[in-house]
Amino acid sequence: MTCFSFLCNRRLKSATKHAAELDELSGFNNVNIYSYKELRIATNGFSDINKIGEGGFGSVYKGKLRNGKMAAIKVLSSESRQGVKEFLTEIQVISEIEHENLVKLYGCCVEANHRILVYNYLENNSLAQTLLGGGHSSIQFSWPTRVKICIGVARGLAYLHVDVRPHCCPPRY
Ligand SMILES: Nc1ncnc2c1ncn2[C@@H]1O[C@H](COP(=O)(O)OP(=O)(O)OP(=O)(O)O)[C@@H](O)[C@H]1O
Repeated sequence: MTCFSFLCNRRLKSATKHAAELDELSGFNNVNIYSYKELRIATNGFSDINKIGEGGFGSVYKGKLRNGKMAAIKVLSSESRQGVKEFLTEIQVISEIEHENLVKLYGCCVEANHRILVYNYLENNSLAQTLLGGGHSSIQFSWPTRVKICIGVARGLAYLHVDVRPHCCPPRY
């Protein structure tokens, strides 16, 4: 009986926490909320065939969303120590980013202990790999194209530094 009520309490607490997270997310503009099921279907069960990379955040999968769009689906690894609060803050900041040189965040999934970010899918793998060579890419950039890419990257960085402010800090005037 005690064990049963303990389990019920835990479920209730986790459901309440989840509802609070979804509540917070619903206040963010431009953020789609995906169910774990949709992302599992999109990536064929997060199959290795669809894995396109591995970053500091965790594994990245290519997937086709229900609306037909291709997406890069980043699954926060269980070893990552990023908490829900940090995850939500990150989403809030990234979701407001709108720049031609920066990848667009479509939305996220916060379900049970799953933390997943869904981005616009960019063709041709990692730009760094293509720029540096190393046999993974068949693309050869000319020097004028490389210069254009560098300027685009610099524009994206400048935008992040100048125009994007974390909400936690008061504006600097
Ligand atoms: N939007 C995307 N479209 C296509 N491929 C992507 C996308 N985002 C990530 N990838 C692939 O997944 C790999 C890992 O990406 P991720 O952003 O997780 O880590 P990173 O870019 O290596 O940097 P960090 O570890 O600092 O986050 C990239 O190198 C790229 O090959």
